[in-house]
Amino acid sequence: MAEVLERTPTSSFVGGRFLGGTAALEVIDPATGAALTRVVDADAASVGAKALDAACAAQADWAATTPRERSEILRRAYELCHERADDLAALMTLEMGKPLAEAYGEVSYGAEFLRWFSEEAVREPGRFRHAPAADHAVLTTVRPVGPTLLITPWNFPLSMGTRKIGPALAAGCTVVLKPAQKTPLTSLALMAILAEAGVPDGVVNCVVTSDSKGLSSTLMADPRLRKVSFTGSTAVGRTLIAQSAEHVLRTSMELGGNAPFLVLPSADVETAVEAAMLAKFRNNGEACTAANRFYVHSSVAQEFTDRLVERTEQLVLGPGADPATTLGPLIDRAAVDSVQELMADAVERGAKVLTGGGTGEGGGFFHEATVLGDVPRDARVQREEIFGPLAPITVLDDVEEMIAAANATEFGLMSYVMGEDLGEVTAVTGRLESGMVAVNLGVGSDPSAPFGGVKESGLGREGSHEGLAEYLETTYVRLPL
Ligand SMILES: NC(=O)c1ccc[n+]([C@@H]2O[C@H](COP(=O)([O-])OP(=O)(O)OC[C@H]3O[C@@H](n4cnc5c(N)ncnc54)[C@H](O)[C@@H]3O)[C@@H](O)[C@H]2O)c1
Ligand SMILES: O=CCCC(=O)O
Repeated sequence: MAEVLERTPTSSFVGGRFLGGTAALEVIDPATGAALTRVVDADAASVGAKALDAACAAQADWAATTPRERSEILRRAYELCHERADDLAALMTLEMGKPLAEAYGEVSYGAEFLRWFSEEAVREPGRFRHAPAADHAVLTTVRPVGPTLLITPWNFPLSMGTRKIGPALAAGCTVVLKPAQKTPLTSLALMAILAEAGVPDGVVNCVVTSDSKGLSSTLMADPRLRKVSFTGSTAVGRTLIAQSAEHVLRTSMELGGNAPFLVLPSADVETAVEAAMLAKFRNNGEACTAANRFYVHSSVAQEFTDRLVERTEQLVLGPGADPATTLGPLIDRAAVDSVQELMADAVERGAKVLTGGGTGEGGGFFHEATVLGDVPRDARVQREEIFGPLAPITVLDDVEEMIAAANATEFGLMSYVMGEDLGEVTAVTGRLESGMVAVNLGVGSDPSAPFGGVKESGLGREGSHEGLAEYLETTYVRLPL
């Protein structure tokens, strides 16, 4: 699998070429804790400025391409992602740690944003209508927002990029992508794919740097930049929203989550447990949508808990590249320590470790799949995003109390509701303060659906028709009749 590293570019991509330079920034293998390879650490100010220059120089011509031309380039990029699935999946497993089967799943998921937006590109919205008095007409059209900064996290190295690049390019915007410094390789491989698919020089640029603050400050201080689209923590999102005020930038913010997982009295326990396994342990528990708090009705609590523990014990912890592995390492040592601290806090307040709890041996960043029972409402896990394989269960006697507990957070990204009584389920989903809800399922992500949060989980939506609108300005022309 490691041969893929020899084929993967190691420097920033600006104006249609990889810049080269001395590769000094280590990319760490989470399965061993050792350096996997090195990439060039771009100077945020100078390379950032060059990337924005390239994006600005390409903007007018890219906006002038026909929707069909943009669509066909995106479609070709989608096909190339599938042709290069082995490389993309291997890179994600190597640099991020997820099990290889899940990495292949992300290739499909990530590529699908390119296909979806290749189809959306040719369905640009617009309308013509008479004013109410029929004394004039209103022609409403859209145009691309303009050069955009895209900032992505490490947990989904391909799809968090394509979820932004797909709609931006479909709308006619040029971009500068800043991937997380922990996982730059997948993004660099994607740059080669986009160039091969026919994306003109300067339309997509990618700056790999350890100075993320320097890069965003450089670009956001330049009035030519018109938008920032960020996926990452709420803390960083807040800073970027404040910075975006200077030049009144359009912003899209996909931020942190704290998903409640409600098991209602009418739940089918087997269905609920299978959904819980996905919602909690997919992507090693490192997903913004991961179930963070399990609120289980007392009438089904024992059966649900026993079965969840049983299924959790079947997970195989190991390096993502091992085909037997179903739970990979976390991204770094700090992530392991953070899960341990949250667990210790809950245990100190009365929670019980029902299975797991340990960390792995050796240099890798392993944490066992863990289930906690009797987790009190004042434990830190009730308020803080875990980002690891820890499932805290709290048993409640009343559905009203479950809804109140679910909403008792500043976050509002994803929620899960398990129940077979449709009336009860829809009464609950309608009251959850959440941008997305999955019913009797453990995954809500879908390129054709609007992904995003309410409250402090973000602004705007990605995927679906809404995803394209994030990169379009609406303008109108008043016409005489
Ligand atoms: N809502 C979503 O769709 C979604 C998806 C994935 C991850 N997330 C969230 O992301 C977080 C985990 O990812 P992370 O640890 O990479 O988040 P993070 O906020 O630390 O980093 C995200 C990106 O922002 C960059 N960054 C960090 N500080 C910056 C600054 N001051 N200015 C500009 N850029 C900066 C990082 O280099 C990285 O590229 C979790 O909170 C998770 O819930 C949200
Ligand atoms: O981490 C958040 C993104 C999760 C997803 O898109 O499924």
